Amino acid sequence: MPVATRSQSLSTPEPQLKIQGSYTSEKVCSGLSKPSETQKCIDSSGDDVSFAAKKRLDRNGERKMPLNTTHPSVNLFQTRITRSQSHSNEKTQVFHSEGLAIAEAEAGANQRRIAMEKEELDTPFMPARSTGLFTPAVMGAYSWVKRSEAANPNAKQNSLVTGHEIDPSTAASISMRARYIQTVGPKLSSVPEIMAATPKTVACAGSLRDAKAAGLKGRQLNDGLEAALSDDGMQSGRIMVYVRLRPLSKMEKEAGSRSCIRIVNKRDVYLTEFALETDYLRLKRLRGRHFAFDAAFPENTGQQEVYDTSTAELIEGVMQGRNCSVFCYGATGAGKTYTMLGTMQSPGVMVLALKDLFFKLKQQSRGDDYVVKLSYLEVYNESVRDLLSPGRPLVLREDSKQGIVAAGLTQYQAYSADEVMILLQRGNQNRQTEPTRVNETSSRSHAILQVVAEYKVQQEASYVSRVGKLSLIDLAGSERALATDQRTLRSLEGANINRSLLALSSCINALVEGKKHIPFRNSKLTQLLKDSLGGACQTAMIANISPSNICFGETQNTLHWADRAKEIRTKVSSNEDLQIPESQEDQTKLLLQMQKENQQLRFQLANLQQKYLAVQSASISATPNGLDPHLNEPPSPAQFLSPTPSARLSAINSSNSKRRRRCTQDGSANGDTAADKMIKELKRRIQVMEMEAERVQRQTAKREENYNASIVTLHQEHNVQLKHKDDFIRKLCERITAGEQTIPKNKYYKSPEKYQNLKDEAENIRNENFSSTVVATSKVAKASERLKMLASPKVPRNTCPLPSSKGTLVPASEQQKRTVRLRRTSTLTTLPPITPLQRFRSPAKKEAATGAKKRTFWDISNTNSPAVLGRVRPTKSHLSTPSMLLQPGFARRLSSQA
Ligand SMILES: Nc1ncnc2c1ncn2[C@@H]1O[C@H](COP(=O)(O)OP(=O)(O)OP(=O)(O)O)[C@@H](O)[C@H]1O
Repeated sequence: MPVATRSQSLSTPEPQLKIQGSYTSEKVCSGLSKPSETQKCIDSSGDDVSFAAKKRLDRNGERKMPLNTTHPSVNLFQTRITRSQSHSNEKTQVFHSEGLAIAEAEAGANQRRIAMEKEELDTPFMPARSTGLFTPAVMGAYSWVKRSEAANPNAKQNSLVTGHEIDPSTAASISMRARYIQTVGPKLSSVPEIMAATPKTVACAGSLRDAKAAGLKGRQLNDGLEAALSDDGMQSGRIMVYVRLRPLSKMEKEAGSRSCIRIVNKRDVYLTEFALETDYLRLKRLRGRHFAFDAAFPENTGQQEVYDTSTAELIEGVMQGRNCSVFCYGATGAGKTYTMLGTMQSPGVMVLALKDLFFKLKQQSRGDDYVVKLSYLEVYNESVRDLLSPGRPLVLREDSKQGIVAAGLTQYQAYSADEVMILLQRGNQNRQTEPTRVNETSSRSHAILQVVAEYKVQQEASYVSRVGKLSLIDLAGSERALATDQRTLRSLEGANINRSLLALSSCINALVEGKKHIPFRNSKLTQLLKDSLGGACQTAMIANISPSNICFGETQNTLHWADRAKEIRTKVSSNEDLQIPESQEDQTKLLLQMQKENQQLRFQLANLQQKYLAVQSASISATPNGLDPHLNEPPSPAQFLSPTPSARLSAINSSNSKRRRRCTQDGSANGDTAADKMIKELKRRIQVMEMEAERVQRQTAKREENYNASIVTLHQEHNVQLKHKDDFIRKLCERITAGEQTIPKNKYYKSPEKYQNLKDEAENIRNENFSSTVVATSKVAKASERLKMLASPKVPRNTCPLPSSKGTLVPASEQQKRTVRLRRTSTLTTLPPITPLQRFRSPAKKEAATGAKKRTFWDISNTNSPAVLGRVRPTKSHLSTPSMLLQPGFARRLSSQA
């Protein structure tokens, strides 16, 4: 039996093994031989580990590697780790000491690489492509370059696409970076901890994403080119997005904050979150992101440079008659107002833009033939205010021509930049600014300066009038409640600001995702920005960020939304040019022509409206509404445009018959079920209508009852009044008769006053009675009239309503019978056969008809009053010698006798 003679201790990570048997230690250690089947391997603790040892020896033996040496891959990793560590340390040191120099060196290297890439693109591209060296991004960029060159051969060196001038070097740089990342990226990603150790490596990690971004960009560029090549008269462009970094403020420096932003190549923004050296947990979870924008301005960039890069191009747009807008976006205290307004020493974008605009207007327009209109408004706590003439909040209205407008906003005309500056200053004094803990002069509102330039430019022989609009927007900054640490009004302002900015971000999201509905109506701000974001407008966005690591969250947020906004597409179009002829005669001709055209268009519009109404009414009358949506389909417009009315009529008829036919066809096609459904629906409708009719009838009956009751009361009142009247007359007659009897005839001549008094009294009574009778009779007449009206429209021709019928319809003959019966039985409620009015008038009419002499009131009263005739016992004198007072013409006779 072989016995273990020696034991071999192996270097870590191998455990100490004792080989039992005749196997030599050298062979085992070198891994060139295997222990025999009979040998055992025992570790230092005495356990049998033969199986594991064998397996390991097998592996080493296959690879012919000595056991006591590290595996080459481990070695490789170890060297890499050491090298990377030393490299990163070195880099970190260099970065901290000579950050600027590195940035410059990088910039130089990049330029060189770009030049190389350009060469490469031009010559050995095809073989490289065939070896699969290039990513799809590179391919995309290359094809884009080529197509752009083909589209615009003259712009090979300078510009490619008309919408956005991106030169070949940019495209080349994208492709170069994509390729570089493709080869380097995988290696870097395998050691993420090392990568995260310095900003440089974070930048590399960001580059991985950049590769994707480059791919995306390639696609976008392709899209851009295609859109530019499509000849629809509109240039499709996207919002240009710029980022501006402000320097660390004194307060931030004192608080010991560090910069978490690095801008490379004036377009790449690297955001890194620094962990505290003692924060071991977070050391490994370092966050970082990379963004690429149209331009990024480091902290030392001047106002003029920001203006030249971002806004100067828009002024050119205004001079082409376009709508342009530029807005600043960012967290509170990030430098938006500084960028937009600036200071007296270094004026901002607004001031520089207006100066530039006036300069260009003077240069390009005909003489001084231009007008600049200016308005300035703010959105404070969701209400719109005029900053140039403060007053009541303004209402936003949507105008088909001008888009969203604030009704009642004052527009000032300015003829020089100085005038504009005065207005701007005035407006800023009215703007809401308050100190917060983050910013001493924090803007609490969104401010919008709108400049409309109307001018004429020469184009060949004639002058062209143009209107360009420029909107300069300074948004209020988003803020955390804790950051401003304000209560009451400040917190309310903050909440409103955040709400409107949230609405803005949801609009950006919807626009980027290409949704149909964009929620512009969610806030006043988004309503006002509707044109800038989604309309025919050339727009630039400047995202302001703070470098402080304290504001990491806000900065990340701003960069995220700015990055999203890059993908928004707008339609850039010129406002319609109007050619104005030179001579006055031609101008008058043009004016007349336009007036005529205008009139014709109005006429056409009126015609079309009329036709539309006709179609609507025809479709409503032809079909039961809502049963079939196809049935409301109007006839074709071509039919309606036919000149003859008969043709138009036939169009309507044919469309109606078509509908009917379709209705029947549908019924047969869908079988009985459709027909049943229709019948059920119709039955249901009929039921509803019957119920409605019943309800109306009940209402009518109730009203009739009420009116009848009121008529009866009126009759009673009237009868009482008549009775009073008769009593008075009777008394008067008695008194007169008594007077006649007591006073001899000749005494009349001696007491004319008494006679006159009596006469006046009689006259008064007459008047009183007359007016009361007239009022009463008119009331009765009105009531009967209303009753008639109430009853008549609901009644079929052969029926008429009966007051006591309680809503049921009775034939006319039956009605007449009932009325007669009622008259006979009831004395109080019976309607008089002749209405009081008729009663008052009828005798006179009868007299007039028979040619008799017209009677006086007294004659009528005596004739008609049953009280006088019935109740008063006629005296002798009354019968034989009628009273002289009652004799017509008595007064006349008296005076003639006198
Ligand atoms: N690029 C810059 N250079 C120098 N100072 C700057 C710069 N940007 C901003 N500042 C300073 O930072 C401070 C805050 O700037 P500003 O008021 O413009 O911030 P804001 O974004 O408008 O804030 P808010 O939204 O609260 O109004 C100001 O004192 C301003 O002078």
